[in-house]
Amino acid sequence: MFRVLITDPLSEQGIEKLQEASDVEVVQKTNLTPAELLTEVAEADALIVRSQTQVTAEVIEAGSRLKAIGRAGVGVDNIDIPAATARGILVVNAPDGNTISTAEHTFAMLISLARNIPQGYKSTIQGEWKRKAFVGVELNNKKLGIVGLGRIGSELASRAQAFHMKVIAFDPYLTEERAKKMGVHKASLEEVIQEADFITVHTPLTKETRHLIDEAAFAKMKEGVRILNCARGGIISEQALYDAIQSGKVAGAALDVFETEPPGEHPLFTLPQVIATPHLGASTREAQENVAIDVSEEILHILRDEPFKNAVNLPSIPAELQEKLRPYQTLAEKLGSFAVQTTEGALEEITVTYSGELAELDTAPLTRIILKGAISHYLSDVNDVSAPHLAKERGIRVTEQKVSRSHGFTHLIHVGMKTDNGETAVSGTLLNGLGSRIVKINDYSVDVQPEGHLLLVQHHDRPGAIGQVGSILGDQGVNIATMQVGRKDVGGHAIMMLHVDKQMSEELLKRLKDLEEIDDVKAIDL
Ligand SMILES: NC(=O)c1ccc[n+]([C@@H]2O[C@H](COP(=O)([O-])OP(=O)(O)OC[C@H]3O[C@@H](n4cnc5c(N)ncnc54)[C@H](O)[C@@H]3O)[C@@H](O)[C@H]2O)c1
Ligand SMILES: O=C(O)CC[C@@H](O)C(=O)O
Repeated sequence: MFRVLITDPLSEQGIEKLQEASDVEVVQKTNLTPAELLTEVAEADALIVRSQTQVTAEVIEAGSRLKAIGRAGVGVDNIDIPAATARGILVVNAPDGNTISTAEHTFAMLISLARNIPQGYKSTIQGEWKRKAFVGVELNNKKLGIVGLGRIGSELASRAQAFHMKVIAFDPYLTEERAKKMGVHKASLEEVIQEADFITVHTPLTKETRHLIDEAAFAKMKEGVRILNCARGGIISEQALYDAIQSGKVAGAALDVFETEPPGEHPLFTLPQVIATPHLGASTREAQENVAIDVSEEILHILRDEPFKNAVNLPSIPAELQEKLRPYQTLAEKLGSFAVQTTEGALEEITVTYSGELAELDTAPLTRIILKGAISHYLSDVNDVSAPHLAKERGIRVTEQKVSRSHGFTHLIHVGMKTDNGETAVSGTLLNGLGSRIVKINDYSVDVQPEGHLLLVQHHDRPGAIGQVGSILGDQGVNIATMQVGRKDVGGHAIMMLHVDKQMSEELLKRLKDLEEIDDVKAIDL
């Protein structure tokens, strides 16, 4: 039974999805104190939040059973992603469900800002009739500058075009072709800042976007520019915005988000040019249902080890690619594990080469599994989320290569490992109907099923060497299930690859290593 803890208000439809699952126990506890959250999370297999719960490194540490954290919404700035990644916890969000609602909210703010609707409403219901005080501007023919043309920015662009606005946008990932298709002028940040009549930001809040719109940016803007932020507080400097409104440079601002939420009695609210909503972008019945259902389904998939799509700390893998890579996953993990067990010393570099049919695919997910196979040998609780992070943290260089030639196999995965004490390599393939096979160890061709207890012996190709190994194993009651021998030259270096029926003791390995004809012995458990 999986325990799913929900700590922020979530739409009933999402909760029902979880409650309908026979393998899930749903615990919904909102408004927890930080101490209560630490206690509750310790028992949970998954945690679902919106934006209120702060999922700090401490919370993640306390969640010793946590497999996944789900965010019912887009922004994950309330979740310590590096801490989750380091612990191998998947973080998933629901990026599509509230796009339309947030774009519509931004558009509502745009019209309200242009026509002073909130100010006019407030004055009118107070009994005033100030028609001259609230003269606005048309949107028609005005330039809308969008910073961040992603999901919400794009939806906003098409709505603005319907109102005959000219849309210019800055987004470092925007191609000329996509901009053209959308009828948007691809601009630099500088151009947006200098030319737009309305500027709206739709980026995530990151190191790069924090105070992207600052005092220097305001100084370059058109007189009477209007500013919107329905993305994240902090993308626009609130102090700089306050000063720019005070100086008359900015005619008005519409804000749904704030540097600190709730903002309390903010100085910006003393300015009549500022209109505000309490982070309402995604607050529609439709958006909340969508994100709650999406995140609940994702959490169920993760808990059940089924394919999922919206992981924030793992690149998403298209379903079609997942299907193509699935058969190779076991082979990949076994190769990583096998290779690392043949090494000695500190791991410095892992090179994975895919050839044949595999060279045509995006094999990054398989490389993560190979890393998991390798790193699990040293550390517990490694998965394909944490493996690349743990490798990097330990200074292990990881390189992926593709070659078309696959030495007579339809495909081949070659894993090379370099340590401070030498190099080793192993290649494997999937044999039609027969499963995974290791087909090469260093320069020796073999045909080994990567399973169970294996013994890799490097020896001199001399009469009696194989017999000596066999008799020592026999003496110790170790049964040999299969054995293969490979050599390059008669009388030169050779290897023996044995499947044995039980794990070998250190003492037994030492006895084998002490034999004159033996160079090295490695016990490998897969
Ligand atoms: N107010 C709300 O209730 C609400 C609701 C949903 C989303 N949001 C927020 O809206 C923002 C946008 O959401 P989205 O779903 O459109 O995200 P998205 O990922 O689809 O789009 C973000 C875009 O910003 C661009 N970008 C990143 N760094 C940039 C930079 N330095 N300069 C310019 N562009 C940059 C990206 O390339 C991307 O195209 C996020 O901050 C999200 O958290 C707010
Ligand atoms: O949960 C909310 O209502 C806020 C959602 C929004 O900010 C998001 O990033 O998806």
